Amino acid sequence: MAGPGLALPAAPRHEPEFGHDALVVCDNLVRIYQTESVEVQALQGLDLLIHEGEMVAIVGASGSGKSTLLQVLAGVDAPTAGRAQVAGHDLVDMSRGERVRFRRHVVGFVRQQSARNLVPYLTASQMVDLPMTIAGVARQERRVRSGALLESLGVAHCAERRPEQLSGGEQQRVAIAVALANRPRVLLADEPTGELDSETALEVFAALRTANLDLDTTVVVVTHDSAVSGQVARTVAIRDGRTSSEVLRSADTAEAPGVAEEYAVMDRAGRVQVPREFREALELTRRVRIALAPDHVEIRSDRGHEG
Ligand SMILES: Nc1ncnc2c1ncn2[C@@H]1O[C@H](COP(=O)(O)OP(=O)(O)OP(=O)(O)O)[C@@H](O)[C@H]1O
Repeated sequence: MAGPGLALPAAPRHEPEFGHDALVVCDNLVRIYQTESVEVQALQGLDLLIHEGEMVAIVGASGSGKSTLLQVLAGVDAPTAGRAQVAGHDLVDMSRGERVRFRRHVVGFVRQQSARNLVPYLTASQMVDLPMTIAGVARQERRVRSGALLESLGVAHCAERRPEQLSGGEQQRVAIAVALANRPRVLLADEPTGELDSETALEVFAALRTANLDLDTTVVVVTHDSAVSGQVARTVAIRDGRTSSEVLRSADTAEAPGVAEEYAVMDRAGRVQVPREFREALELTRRVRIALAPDHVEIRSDRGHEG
């Protein structure tokens, strides 16, 4: 398959394990839901690596598997097959006790419906205090941490208010503070701006950014909101339970706005999904010719050799 005269580099003898330097590793992840009559493959061999310090948006059509992925990474749901790791914790082989510790210390989770993130009869500062109390953090430290968190997320004025006394955006920012109380390595947010108007959504997004940049938390946010996905450096699209494409954005500079570039994702077996419009434009069907050029790979139609 190589073009003439091109020498292929020798494969390294000992390749490091896939994702050895990543904070979040999904390797051929599969999650099958079995209901009475049907089997739903929510994740169908998903590969994804996220490195420490990243802020990543996950997008995709309804039913593509985004929430399932987040539930697996949160340690709420167990994968059917494949490998899932967060900060070195193996989510496939985890005892009940380890799962409880993992959910308490390693990940923070924010849901779409703010009411489900909060306790109706507690004030914001009591809610932020609660996970720390359960984790055995000393009272003085709890007080300092809770005050600092509410302050940095812009909701210090809400400290003594209960959820019903907060706006939707304030509720979600308090929910982010609660999720960050035990200083998790990863903050997972599932459509955190889904119920908010666009202006309030931006405030919540700013709080996620604060968690990422100022509080050194890696952030993974599932969103339908293009205002959110349009502002992160990396957006991963999921289609049919697999990662299908990524958009990487360079940061804005004083001279020029950042540039967004879309990439197809190649899995570990070398499979790439060729976009449908490319396939249709060149009538690429079941069999294609593939050749190595000096700096790219060519895919050509096999017209004339159908069979
Ligand atoms: N507990 C469950 N039992 C059975 N099927 C499920 C369950 N949870 C999810 N599914 C199915 O798995 C697939 C993926 O669902 P998932 O909620 O992960 O998608 P999603 O991309 O988050 O969708 P949305 O954007 O609508 O929230 C869907 O077909 C869904 O119906």
